[in-house]
Amino acid sequence: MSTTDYSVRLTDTTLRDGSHAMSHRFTEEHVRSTVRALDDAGVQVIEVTHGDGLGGSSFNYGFSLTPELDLVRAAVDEARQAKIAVLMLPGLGTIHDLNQAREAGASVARIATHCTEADVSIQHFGHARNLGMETVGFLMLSHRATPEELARQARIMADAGCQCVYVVDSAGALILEDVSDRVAALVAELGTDAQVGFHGHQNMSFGVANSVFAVRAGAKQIDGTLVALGAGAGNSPTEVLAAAFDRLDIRTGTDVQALMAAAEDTVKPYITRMPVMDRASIMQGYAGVYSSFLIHAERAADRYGVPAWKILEEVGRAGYVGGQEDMIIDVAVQLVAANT
Ligand SMILES: CC[C@H](O)CC(=O)C(=O)O
Ligand SMILES: [Mn+2]
Repeated sequence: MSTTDYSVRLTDTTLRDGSHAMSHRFTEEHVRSTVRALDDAGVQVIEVTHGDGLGGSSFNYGFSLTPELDLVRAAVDEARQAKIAVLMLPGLGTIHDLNQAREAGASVARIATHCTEADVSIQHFGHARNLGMETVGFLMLSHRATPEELARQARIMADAGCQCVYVVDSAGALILEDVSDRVAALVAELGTDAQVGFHGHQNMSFGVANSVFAVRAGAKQIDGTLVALGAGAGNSPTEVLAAAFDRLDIRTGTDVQALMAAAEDTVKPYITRMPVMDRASIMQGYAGVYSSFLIHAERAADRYGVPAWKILEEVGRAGYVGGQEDMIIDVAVQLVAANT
């Protein structure tokens, strides 16, 4: 028995972050079987959206096989107790998209911004609350801001109506105290005004350990995906989070065995590309590159004949952020020019 009493809510984002790894090819049946398994296992929040959020289905980010609102409707139809969440990046998705997601039955709005640009989310939080939705804020690429700066950004979100602000390790670049320092700064700033959450990636294999550090620093909501299906080397695996948390007396209210079965029997069979820690994805963590850039870098690597890890190393050096996917091509072209 631990001396501190911890309990956290797990949010599973297999059907959103996993969309990157699936090249946005989820079918309604994938969604139904995954929601059923997660819901039966007691996961309370399940995120379903294009990998880049509402409105992400596009030439730039990759078209969805199935319209995302159909996937949201299927998820809502299957869930007996879980809330269905949608992600949106202001500018990519619009208030209109949020309205439609709400009509489709989504009840949690997760609004994501670059970690120093929380102000672009203000009207979206207000709107989501007016729609009666629970709200979560995503401070992406959190390694790019100090704990103090991140706390200031979290305050902007909380004042706008956000009920839980996440430290989002989009690049899988944070290591242990990097996470707990940031989470603790947000907890100190927000007090009882909003909860704090953590979303990890596995690029340097710290997703689960970082989540434990987050919980011990006061995080109340933790993200994961089954089989780690997600951008880059994938996310903190939900089934491992549940098992490790159970061993550490961190209560999640989930059935560990059922989550292991969901990963093995429901999700693994449909994965078209297993998340791996290879040279390219490790480089993403090491150089601090947005995990969803991996697929774009691999495509540029094929097209221009330069290694993906090298492109990503340069992207990290240049400091590009989400929305600058087109610069990946530019970097590849420059690498080719430098080698000829
Ligand atoms: C495009 C949104 C992004 O994938 C959100 C996220 O999961 C992250 O930043 O890690
Ligand atoms: Mn992610």
